[in-house]
Amino acid sequence: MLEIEHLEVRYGSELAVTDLSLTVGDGELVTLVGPTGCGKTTTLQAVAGLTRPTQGAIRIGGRTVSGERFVPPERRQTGLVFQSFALFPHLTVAENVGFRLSSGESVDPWLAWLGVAEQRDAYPEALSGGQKQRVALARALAHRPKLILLDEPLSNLDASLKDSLRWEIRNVLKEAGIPAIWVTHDQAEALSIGDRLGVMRHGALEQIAEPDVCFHEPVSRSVAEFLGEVSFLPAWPQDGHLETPLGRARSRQQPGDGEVLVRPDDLGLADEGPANGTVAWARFEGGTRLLGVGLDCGATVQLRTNHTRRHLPGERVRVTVDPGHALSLFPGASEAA
Ligand SMILES: Nc1ncnc2c1ncn2[C@@H]1O[C@H](COP(=O)(O)OP(=O)(O)OP(=O)(O)O)[C@@H](O)[C@H]1O
Repeated sequence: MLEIEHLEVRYGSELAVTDLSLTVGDGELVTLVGPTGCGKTTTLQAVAGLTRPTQGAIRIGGRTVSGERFVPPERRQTGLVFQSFALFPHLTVAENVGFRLSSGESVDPWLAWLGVAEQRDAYPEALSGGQKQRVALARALAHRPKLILLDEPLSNLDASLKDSLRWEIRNVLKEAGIPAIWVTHDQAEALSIGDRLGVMRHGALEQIAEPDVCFHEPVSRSVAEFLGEVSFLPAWPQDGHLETPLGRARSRQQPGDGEVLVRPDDLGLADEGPANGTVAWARFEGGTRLLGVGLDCGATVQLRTNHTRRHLPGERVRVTVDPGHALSLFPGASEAA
């Protein structure tokens, strides 16, 4: 288990992380996302012992490693997997994984587990990016760490490899039962593989919750916007319900004046009834199309249709709201509005 309490890290006068508290349970995988410069890497480095916090305490497996005392990185029993593969170029795969392992301990089970047994005697330069990250993870796991920290481990890989490798790595971490923090820029990655997702902003953890809670019940507009395409619809209370220009909606909060968050999959197009908007743009995505529609009320929304429906800019359409769940209401109007 990892426990971070009121972590603060300053670089000179710059506050990189502020009052961050987070517990990662045994076997839990927490993904951390946020805009560039929000403090994700600094948080990992503080946990790894590569950066000295200015305030707060960190405990790994119940042992204080930062706070009342400072334990150096090599004595924290923490495995690190970073974006730059960081393998020793002059050592083979087996030697990389076995580096500083107690003598006599075989690396072969780790190589087999990560699917790089055939590359055992190869040097890193002969490996693909995906193989390098498998070796890096095998090396981290071989030291039987109490915690694994992954900083953008897939960002140097191409899209199709990323998709499969993220699941492989997740499965290995889950099987090993080791708690992990995985920093990523990729919202889809963070939403899909994390048991919980933390969204950082300006050095602070703005929200930490199960991914679908962060997605459907974001605590702020910035969390909502960071986790995918969003539109905001004007909303107001009427007869105890919440009304929008697209009709009545259910909201998580008491009906009031403000805007409801709608994502493309909360909206649809009706074949019947009067038009209430004009298609502004259409983007083909493969199996789906994303449309931007300027509603007659002045708001612009994005919605997704099946690729078989083709709508051209300028076309009049009828947008409906049918999320199948209560919507999040934010008081006041957005800055954009
Ligand atoms: N060694 C350093 N010295 C001074 N300032 C630093 C140092 N490392 C990071 N910073 C600053 O601290 C803040 C947080 O940086 P950090 O790298 O943790 O952000 P990040 O969320 O990981 O960003 P990215 O997504 O771009 O990797 C930034 O404003 C950055 O400029």
